[in-house]
Amino acid sequence: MPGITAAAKAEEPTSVEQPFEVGQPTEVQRPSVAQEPAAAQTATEDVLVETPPAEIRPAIGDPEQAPAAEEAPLDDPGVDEYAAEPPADHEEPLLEEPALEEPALEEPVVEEPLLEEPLLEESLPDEPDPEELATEAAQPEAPVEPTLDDPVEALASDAPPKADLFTPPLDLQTPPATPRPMPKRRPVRPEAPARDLGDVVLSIQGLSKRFGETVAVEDLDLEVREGSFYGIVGPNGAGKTTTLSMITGLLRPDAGRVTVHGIDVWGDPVRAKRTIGVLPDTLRLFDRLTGAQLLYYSGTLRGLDNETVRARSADLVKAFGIEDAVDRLVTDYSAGMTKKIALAAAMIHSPRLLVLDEPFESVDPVSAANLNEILQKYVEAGGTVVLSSHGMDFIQRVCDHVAIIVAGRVLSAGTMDEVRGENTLEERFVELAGGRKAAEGMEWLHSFTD
Ligand SMILES: Nc1ncnc2c1ncn2[C@@H]1O[C@H](COP(=O)(O)OP(=O)(O)OP(=O)(O)O)[C@@H](O)[C@H]1O
Repeated sequence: MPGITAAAKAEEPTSVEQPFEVGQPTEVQRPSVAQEPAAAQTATEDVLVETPPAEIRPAIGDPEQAPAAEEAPLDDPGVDEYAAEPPADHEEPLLEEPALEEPALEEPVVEEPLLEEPLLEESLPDEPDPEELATEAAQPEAPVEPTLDDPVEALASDAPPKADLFTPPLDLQTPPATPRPMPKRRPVRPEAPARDLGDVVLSIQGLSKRFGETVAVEDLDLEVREGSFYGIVGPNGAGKTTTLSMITGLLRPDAGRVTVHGIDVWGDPVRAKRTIGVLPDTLRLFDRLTGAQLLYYSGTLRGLDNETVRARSADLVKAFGIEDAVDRLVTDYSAGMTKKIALAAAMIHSPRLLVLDEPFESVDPVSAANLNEILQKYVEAGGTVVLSSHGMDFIQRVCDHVAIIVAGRVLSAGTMDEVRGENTLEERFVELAGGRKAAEGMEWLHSFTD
């Protein structure tokens, strides 16, 4: 994924010019694309703006307490500071979506390894315990949960334990009464259960994108069906982010066609984007808003009414465990918290398709388990998830479909079993991607010159 660029930084809003006033119809000044330096503008395409609602209020928190956005020191550097010229082959993502799809600030790239969710992994026994099976057989079956049409409603109303919905899995909290030896860690776990999939939700045909001499994506085809939990994996620079950006209308392809729910993303981008929730690779958010304000802004821009936004915001904030942070400015959030609020904002309008670029990066293991549970329930309720990740073990565990992209092309795609065959996904990935190198010629690293 591209790192921070000078041109992208220039997109950062210099201020929230019209601070929120509780109860007063208020206008939020969108960061002006016109503030970009000329060099960046050459690579930025048409800007489509959905008219934001006139009245923007904070979604959560005590209205008596003035939103922090208006009191915070506006210490953003000026635009000129970022006006350095980008490389000639550099292209900025399109700024066509409100809020999330037109974010303002690139988050520093965090080089943390992806979370493998070791807790969940370890919680599965290696072999069935005969005693345990006998006990389980004697117990009544758990009631079948109803399937809800609206994925976010499903998250919000998954009774009985609404309060428990995002509680970490039992084995994370409650140790078994009788200590048993730790199960052996297995490299392979059973994949997510096969589901009956619906119609094609996302269709990609002949998608191509070059940046100067660099071919990022080349003649890429992919089909994703409703109810899939679809993982996209590939080595660094394989074209995952470029592909996801083109799917979601953030980056215009050089060639090819993308349809979401039958709507041409580049023919009718506004309508197509309404059905998509996006977590972009670099979290450029309106970070001079508090978390609550950001959610409110995202929800109202998507046409939700006040009451719905507030109710969903409360559910999402609780689900992601950011209650304590919700009245603070997003710019003060940690990387993981920023990812959570961005995910929440991507989900608030209950889209039928979630496209998430490395959603688990920077997220702690318990939060990752919670997020996984949220996504699994969303998919069970009929939503579709397409996500990229470098965590092979994680992808193998949670996704029912996977595509391996190398050098801008799909080398293998299908159900998890079809793609990995007799191997683990990681083995199959290494086989297709290659690139393993013996650590030769690095002896100087062991010389410890100090
Ligand atoms: N805005 C840009 N300008 C110029 N080149 C770009 C730009 N974005 C991506 N590229 C190039 O396109 C290729 C694909 O990049 P992309 O970010 O899609 O890879 P990726 O699979 O997401 O990588 P990673 O796993 O490291 O995040 C890379 O060679 C990258 O350098």
